[in-house]
Amino acid sequence: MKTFFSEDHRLHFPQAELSGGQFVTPYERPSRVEYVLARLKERQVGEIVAPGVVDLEPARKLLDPGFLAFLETAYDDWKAAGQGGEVIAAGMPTRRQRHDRIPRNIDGKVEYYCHASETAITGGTWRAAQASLACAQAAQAEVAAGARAAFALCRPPGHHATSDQYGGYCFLNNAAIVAQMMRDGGAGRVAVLDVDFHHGNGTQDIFYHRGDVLFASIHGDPLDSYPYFAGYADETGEGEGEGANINVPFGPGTPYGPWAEALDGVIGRIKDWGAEALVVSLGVDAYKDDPISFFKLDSPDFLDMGRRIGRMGLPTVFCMEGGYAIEQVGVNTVNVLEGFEDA
Ligand SMILES: NCCCNCCCCCC(O)(O)C(F)(F)F
Ligand SMILES: [Zn+2]
Repeated sequence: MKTFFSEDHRLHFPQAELSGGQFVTPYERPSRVEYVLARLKERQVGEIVAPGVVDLEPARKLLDPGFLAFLETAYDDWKAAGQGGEVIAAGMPTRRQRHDRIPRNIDGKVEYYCHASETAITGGTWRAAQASLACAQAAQAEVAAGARAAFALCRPPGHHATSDQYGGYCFLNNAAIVAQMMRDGGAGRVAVLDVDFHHGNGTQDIFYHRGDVLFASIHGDPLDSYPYFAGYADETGEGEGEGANINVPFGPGTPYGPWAEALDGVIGRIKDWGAEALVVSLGVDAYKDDPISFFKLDSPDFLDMGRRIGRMGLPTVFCMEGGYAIEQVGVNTVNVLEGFEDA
């Protein structure tokens, strides 16, 4: 299986993340992908290839163009306004304030386009986000050209980014854009399977009213975990999308047994629905020692997870999402890929 990876991920490494009322070294840090790269090479999973130039056209079609324009100039506008540090939203609109007017002031614009203040924009974030998307697009092209699967070692991740908001370490929703490109490439029905510990609220939001892309996620119960305000089982889609959104939340301490049972259930639903292609939002923060998550999967479980996904027999693009037990991120991520190839 080929991996698509760009060194430009290094351009995104904020000085700090707001966590627990303190500024800490961001959990979503460059060393994460270094461990994945090392493990890919150690296990000889396949070629590791730099992507081509990003194609923003599919992003402009799927996402809000104003949001993309914001991301492109946010840092420069922020600094031009005399702001001392990196771009961080100090607040967001209240429940009943109007969202139909976008502030002219960059501080206000940031509050409009951000949904989580732990995520900073730096001078290199826009380039890194584009490079991350380019990896996902290259993986999609590889599968469109006939490969059974491809791995996009995306950094920054994407599944919390909606069509017009960033947050949760995400800026461009790589998995969602790949799903759309699979649709544009002729796949009639595409499924996005999100195995990251955190609910992919962004991907859900983008496809919630659509019946041609199914979103399925197994994740920490939003009552107890980020993103807190999406991911409940009763969110099943709306309109054309009714029935094409599947959420399976679990509480703290959930081990692989029930998690795997949920995966089998979701896989059955995806097959009955008639998916012709698959995008996997591959986060490995369901791992027992992840510092910001609360499931109890162990490293061998990720091999089994990969096998079950591989048995679906669908052309598959894996997009890297989260995973913060840094020393194990490589083993756990590559275990999924190796399990998939074993199937
Ligand atoms: N004190 C720590 C609070 C952390 N709150 C934000 C969690 C973001 C999770 C991001 C992710 O792992 O879902 C992604 F895949 F997008 F990277
Ligand atoms: Zn996560």
